[in-house]
Amino acid sequence: MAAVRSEQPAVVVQGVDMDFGTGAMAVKGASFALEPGRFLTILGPSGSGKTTLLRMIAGFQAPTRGEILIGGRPADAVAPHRRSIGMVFQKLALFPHMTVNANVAFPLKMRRHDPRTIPARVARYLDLVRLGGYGNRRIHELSGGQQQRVAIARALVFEPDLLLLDEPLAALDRKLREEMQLEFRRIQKELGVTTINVTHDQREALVVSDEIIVMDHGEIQQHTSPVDMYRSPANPFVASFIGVSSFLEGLSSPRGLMVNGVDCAGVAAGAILPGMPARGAIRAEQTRIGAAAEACDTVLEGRITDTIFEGERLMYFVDLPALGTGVRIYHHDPAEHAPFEKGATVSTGWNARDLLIFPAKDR
Ligand SMILES: Nc1ncnc2c1ncn2[C@@H]1O[C@H](COP(=O)(O)OP(=O)(O)OP(=O)(O)O)[C@@H](O)[C@H]1O
Repeated sequence: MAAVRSEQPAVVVQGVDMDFGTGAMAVKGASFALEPGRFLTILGPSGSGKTTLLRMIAGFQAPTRGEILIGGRPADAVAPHRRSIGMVFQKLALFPHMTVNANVAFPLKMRRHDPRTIPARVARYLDLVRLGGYGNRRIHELSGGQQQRVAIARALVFEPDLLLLDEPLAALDRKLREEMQLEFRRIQKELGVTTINVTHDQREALVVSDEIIVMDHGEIQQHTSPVDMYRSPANPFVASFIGVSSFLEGLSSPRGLMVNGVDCAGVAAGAILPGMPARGAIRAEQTRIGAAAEACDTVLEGRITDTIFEGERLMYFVDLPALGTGVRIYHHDPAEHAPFEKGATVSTGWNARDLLIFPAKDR
């Protein structure tokens, strides 16, 4: 019996809808399975249904339709306080006037662990989140990042089968958030706990996850690895949400995409026949400018309409009169190259493999 259970996915979501009766469904036909030990991030814009899906997995809300299994059992079959699920949310709900030790010990006391084993277990988990020695501090005596780590220790200390994270890093400043993303990854790998994380931060999703689900308007758009999500977006929505892409509208052609009478080199990214209305997506970092553009499969004359200095890179907005539209281009290493001035005429280009062509009906 135990052997059979260990081969089951940790989480199964099957045909799940959530209809709050407001007109648009919050979640529509969601289906996926997650294997034990994996780190999944659910990524999407505000209102896309991420939190609703996570709340159903936590068993806080029953789906209108469909089924959710945790370790092979329906999510709501187990009473909430008996579920083996650790959670960290943006609002931490730590007990502010209690010590760090007392906060982390709380779930163990609730679960009636032997009191003699609790201090050692608490100390082990504080070490794991690099807060060894902080046990006697009170929560309000800690920085935001330290409080976040107490919340992680408290969510993990009872060794749950599943860890659910709902934007736990959203309130932190950028530097601390990026540090904590790496911490999350380290701790999750060390413990091997199956984790589902919700965020609208695409960088976080790429950095921490084994797999990513992108949602829009309550529907799963794509479920794959970070590298595959970046390289092979399923539709223009995913291409625009992960990274910065420019879009070209036209008709598909044997070479790629006919835009305003110009045949642009590209590759089909969906089921598409020549002559069909199509939309090309090209990433800012794969579009070339100046001398680097000259050797590309498609080279066009462009005019710089705006430049934004972003520190480690420049973003150029370049108008392409031949296509009747413009593209955005990242230029890295700006200290190495003389930047192009606004109004300058520049060669602009890309290689065929970098212009992804989707049927125009895809969002
Ligand atoms: N209790 C509720 N009653 C009615 N509608 C709700 C309820 N909870 C969520 N919704 C609606 O369901 C949709 C999805 O909301 P949800 O909170 O899941 O989105 P989200 O992707 O987590 O967004 P955010 O990133 O802003 O938190 C939204 O349109 C929201 O207004």
